[in-house]
Amino acid sequence: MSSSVPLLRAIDELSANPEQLAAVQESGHCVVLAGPGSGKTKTLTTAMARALAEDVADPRGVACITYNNECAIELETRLGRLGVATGDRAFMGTVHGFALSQVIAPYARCVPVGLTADFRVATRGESRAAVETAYAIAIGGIDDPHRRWSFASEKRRRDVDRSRPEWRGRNPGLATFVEAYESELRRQGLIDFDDMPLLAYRMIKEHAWIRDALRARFPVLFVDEYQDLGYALHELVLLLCFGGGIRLFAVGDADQSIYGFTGANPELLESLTARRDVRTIRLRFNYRSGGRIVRASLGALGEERDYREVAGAPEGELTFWSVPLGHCMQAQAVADTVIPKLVEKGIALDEVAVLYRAAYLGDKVALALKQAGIPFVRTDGNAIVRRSSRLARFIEDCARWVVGGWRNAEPRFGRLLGQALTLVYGRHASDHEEQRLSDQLMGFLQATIGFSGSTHEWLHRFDRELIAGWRASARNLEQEWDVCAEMIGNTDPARNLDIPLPHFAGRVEGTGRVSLSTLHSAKGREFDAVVMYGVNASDFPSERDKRSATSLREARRLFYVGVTRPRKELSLVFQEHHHSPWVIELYARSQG
Ligand SMILES: Nc1ncnc2c1ncn2[C@@H]1O[C@H](COP(=O)(O)OP(=O)(O)OP(=O)(O)O)[C@@H](O)[C@H]1O
Repeated sequence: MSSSVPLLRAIDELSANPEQLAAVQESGHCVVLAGPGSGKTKTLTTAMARALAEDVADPRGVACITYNNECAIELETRLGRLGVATGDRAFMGTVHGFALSQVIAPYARCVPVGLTADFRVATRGESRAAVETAYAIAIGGIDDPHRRWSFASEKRRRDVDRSRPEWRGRNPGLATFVEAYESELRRQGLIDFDDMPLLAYRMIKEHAWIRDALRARFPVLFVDEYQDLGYALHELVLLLCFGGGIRLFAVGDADQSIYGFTGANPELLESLTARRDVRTIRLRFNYRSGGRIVRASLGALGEERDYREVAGAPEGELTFWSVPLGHCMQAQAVADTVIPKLVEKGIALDEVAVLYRAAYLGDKVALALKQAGIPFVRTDGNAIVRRSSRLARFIEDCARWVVGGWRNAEPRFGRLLGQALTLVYGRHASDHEEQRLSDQLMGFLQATIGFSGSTHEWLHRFDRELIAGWRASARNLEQEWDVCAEMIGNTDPARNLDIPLPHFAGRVEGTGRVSLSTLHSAKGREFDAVVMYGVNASDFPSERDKRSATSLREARRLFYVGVTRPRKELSLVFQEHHHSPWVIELYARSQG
């Protein structure tokens, strides 16, 4: 086995930082704990590429679990730069994807877990109906079943191992409700999203041979963003790594834990560091941001940490924009003043991100930018392209190919075909299937080169000419074909949402696109300039955040995640005399 030139270069780059290098070379269980911009992801991808090149012999491979598909796609891109293509030797995906494709799909028919051979994933409507049926059977009464279900599903996510006394000992009524719900789903040959890691856990726990099979395939397990992954992943890690002989390499930052509402708990990450069989490595340098931004971020967090910028890094700029009125006027100021000022300073549009708390605020910024003629790409829940959807990203890539035409042929057709094969057939397709898919895809792309209609019309054709057939022949369990219909809805000309295809494809001559993102979706990303919009007293924290100490703490961490995204410029936009109290702390800390 030999290391590729890009990998050797990456290891060389890390060698000036002894902690990063030690992590990459570690051969036992290793947890890297570090703040924003400290190179956690860079260390993880380098360690993964090194393991594949030097420790793990072909055909064995490594698995990497991360929070969502968006993070998985980002990791794939970074690994691609290190010469590692994902495929049979490297699984990269969410804990749900891992559970479904690596445990349930291959082994469920060999063990009694109550799944039919043709089980499928329930739609939202089917899940809701099952909740109502289960409520009538297990609880009864006139309360709202869905309200009670929110408590039951929290218990379901938390008490992963049902053989422990807590399952029946704590809230037995909720346990019965969960069991009735699951039986109702199984009766219809269905599983839901939360079932995936739970079933995988049960299968691995009850059948040691499945654990052995996984170890044979993936002797090393990488976990990114550990603090956001919740109890099911943690229990799987305990079982596979500390009970099943798989080596663990995990990275995370408890200060960036922002998914408490899905069951994440930053203490799970910390509990790993207390183990004697785990080497904990802490990184201290922030390679991303200048000293002023690093200090400001500690004010944003409201706690002391010994993080430092690297020697010689430029200080970075902080600017505060106070606007007379609320969100709409603040959005206008972002479009008319803040972004043009950044451009004057020489920052490219595609290096600017506008961050906000919720997608409806993104609508206001999007409208203001549209009116100002500033191109943008959204990565929030109201975006045309759902960034966490592989299908949506594939469609966007096809649009880029079509708009670029033969001359650009970018992305390469081979890459598009690889994406399509994964979407339709999962990992394995026969030669005949590959040939047929290749013909269909090339036929469609060729036929729409130079397409003069709008994005909406092109998406309609995509849906009709490709998706309809693929939906019928697909073997991939994680199907998301409805995403294309969703994109058609998101470009509805009747609601003035349609845009020219080159805009959708990100091919607008001479300009990049500003990124519009919720704070949650901005996690793990970095930009030269970040504009935080709507930093008002009523938004940071909101009334809802103030309901409990835990939610207040999480809101503050969310603010911290936003403040730690820029390399050079952080701009905060808020209403005059109504700024968030955290802005004062941030400013005060940035000065000293
Ligand atoms: N040793 C290093 N030398 C130079 N640059 C580095 C080094 N380590 C990391 N970087 C750079 O620092 C930036 C942040 O790295 P990375 O995204 O891996 O950090 P992170 O810890 O995952 O951040 P976050 O938690 O904020 O998402 C990247 O641009 C990366 O290339």
